[in-house]
Amino acid sequence: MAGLFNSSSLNGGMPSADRPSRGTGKATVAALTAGRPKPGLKKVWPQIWALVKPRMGLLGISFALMVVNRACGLVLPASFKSLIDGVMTHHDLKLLPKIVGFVVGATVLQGLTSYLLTQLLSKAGQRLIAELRMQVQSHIGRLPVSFFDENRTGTLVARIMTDVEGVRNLIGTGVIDFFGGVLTAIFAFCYLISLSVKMTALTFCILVAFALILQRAFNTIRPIFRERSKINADVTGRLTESLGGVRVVKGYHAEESEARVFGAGVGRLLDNVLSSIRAQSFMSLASTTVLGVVTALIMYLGGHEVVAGKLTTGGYVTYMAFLAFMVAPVAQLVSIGTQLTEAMAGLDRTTEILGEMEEDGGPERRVTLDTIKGDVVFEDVLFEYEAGKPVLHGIGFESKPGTVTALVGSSGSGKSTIISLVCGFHVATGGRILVDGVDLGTVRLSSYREQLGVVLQETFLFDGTIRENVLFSRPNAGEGRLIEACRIARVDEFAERFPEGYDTIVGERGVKLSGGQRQRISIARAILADPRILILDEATSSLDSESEAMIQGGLNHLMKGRTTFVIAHRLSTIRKADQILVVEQGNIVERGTHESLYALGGRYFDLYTRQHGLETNLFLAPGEGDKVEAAAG
Ligand SMILES: Nc1ncnc2c1ncn2[C@@H]1O[C@H](COP(=O)(O)OP(=O)(O)OP(=O)(O)O)[C@@H](O)[C@H]1O
Repeated sequence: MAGLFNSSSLNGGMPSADRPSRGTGKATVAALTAGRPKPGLKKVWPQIWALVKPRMGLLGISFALMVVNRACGLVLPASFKSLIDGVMTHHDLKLLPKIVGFVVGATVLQGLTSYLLTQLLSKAGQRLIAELRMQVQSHIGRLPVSFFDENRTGTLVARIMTDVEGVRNLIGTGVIDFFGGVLTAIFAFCYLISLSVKMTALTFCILVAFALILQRAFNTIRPIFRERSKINADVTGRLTESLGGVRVVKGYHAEESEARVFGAGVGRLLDNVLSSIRAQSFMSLASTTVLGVVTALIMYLGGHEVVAGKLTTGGYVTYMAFLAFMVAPVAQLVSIGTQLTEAMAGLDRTTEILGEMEEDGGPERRVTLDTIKGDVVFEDVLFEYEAGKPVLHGIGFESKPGTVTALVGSSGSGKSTIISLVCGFHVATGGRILVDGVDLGTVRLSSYREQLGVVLQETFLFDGTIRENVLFSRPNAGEGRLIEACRIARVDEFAERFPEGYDTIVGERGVKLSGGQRQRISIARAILADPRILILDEATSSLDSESEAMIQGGLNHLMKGRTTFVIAHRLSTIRKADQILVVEQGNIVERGTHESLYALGGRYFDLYTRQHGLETNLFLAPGEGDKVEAAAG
């Protein structure tokens, strides 16, 4: 079933390293992010505003706290003048307690406001990250299968977990620090002007020149940051796949080539980081130099002014202290600017994903299905994954409620694609698919999928208990129904032998189950779901006859009374099927029951006789038979 469940939607995000990646003409996240115009403030402003608006109160309070905080921070340097000129030069000791009182009061207030700011903003920033992560994850979960066909699991994980992190700087301390820095610089500038117009004007000119250099440096560094997140997602994506597909990697002894691919990715990441470090260290060199030059100049000019009696010693010391307050924020803008750049780039990608249309998002999907009977009709259905490359050419059939439709045919003939259309994973390019007479293209898929059950040959188990894995399809089902489903699917036989029973942990962290046992869990899951339409992908691998018999029993019970579509490999299933559709190159070339098709002596007869001598119970399409032949030989 190459094309049907190669998405993360039903296999729970399982990476599949051996899966061929095929284009569907849909946008990938990489394509979404690559080559797009850089996310300027104007572009992401609506998203920023959407985040900021509900938090205006919080930001207002934080802003007020920040003003108090910065003003308090200036009390200490401002006190130098009175301390030196008043107390030390004119020996006015009455001033001293006042000065000390002010300084202590201001420092305590500064500490308190700093504490409150961090508490308020850092927590709000983290809450925002959590909210956004949940929003992006649930949105991605509702995107169509074609999106998952085109986007690697690891890349999407990076989108959900990493990209949203940057926004902390928008709501968190980043923005407030930015305004705080600007405000302090303004405070300091006004005070410095009052002390010496000449020296301040000179400093100001140097700082403006420095700001222009910084701006250029930012222009260099911004694309590096954007690129980094893309490389990161690529490397994580490939790593997730190669770890998930470790059996394939080892099976083909591809450890070294995987290591090379990873090494190349890490190398790109390193190059990127090194270039940003180069730019950052240049900026830090530039800011230190500017600070040094300005200080030296002021020292020189200030010294002359003091000697000429135009400036007191206290005024001079205060000037030097305030100077740092004016220069430091400009240098600080370097790191804040970087943070904000990252935040905007992340927000831009997050917004892009949130802008992808959900499966049920289209206005045409307005019909909510009640419980269906399960009558499925294909009317001249055409389908193409990529424009201009048709895969199905006018498929027509009806599956009546409660019947079994078996699809057989060569590999790549289109069986999985037909099933994928039954599931509503893709939309027919032409013709109609009717469920109980309603065009599936108009149905809200959530109401339809509730009535759909799937049992795949590769059973996916979550890392959790047997109970949780069975209840996955109906989390609220009672214990009685759970036990009943497990009994029918013969899960009880092995589950009850574990000391923890149904609470035994299976999956990566827990007990490793056999293929047959996993399939029995998946059958129990489907029995519990009680679907009206059942999709079955029969295992081609031969299970031992005991497991085979157990699984067959469960499947027979499961199929009873449901419209079943099966990509059939077992003769027992095919013989029982109400109709067999023989699919070749996107067309139904024969249809009927086993007896009628066998008697016809056509394609079905060929497929049947070709493998009859090879296996007694497996009905294999050409290509698959070779495997058995080789193994048998
Ligand atoms: N996501 C996809 N994007 C592009 N082409 C696809 C996609 N999935 C399947 N195809 C193509 O559509 C055709 C039918 O594939 P499909 O998976 O339906 O065949 P199948 O009969 O189920 O094969 P198999 O028995 O090997 O699983 C093939 O040519 C395949 O390459």
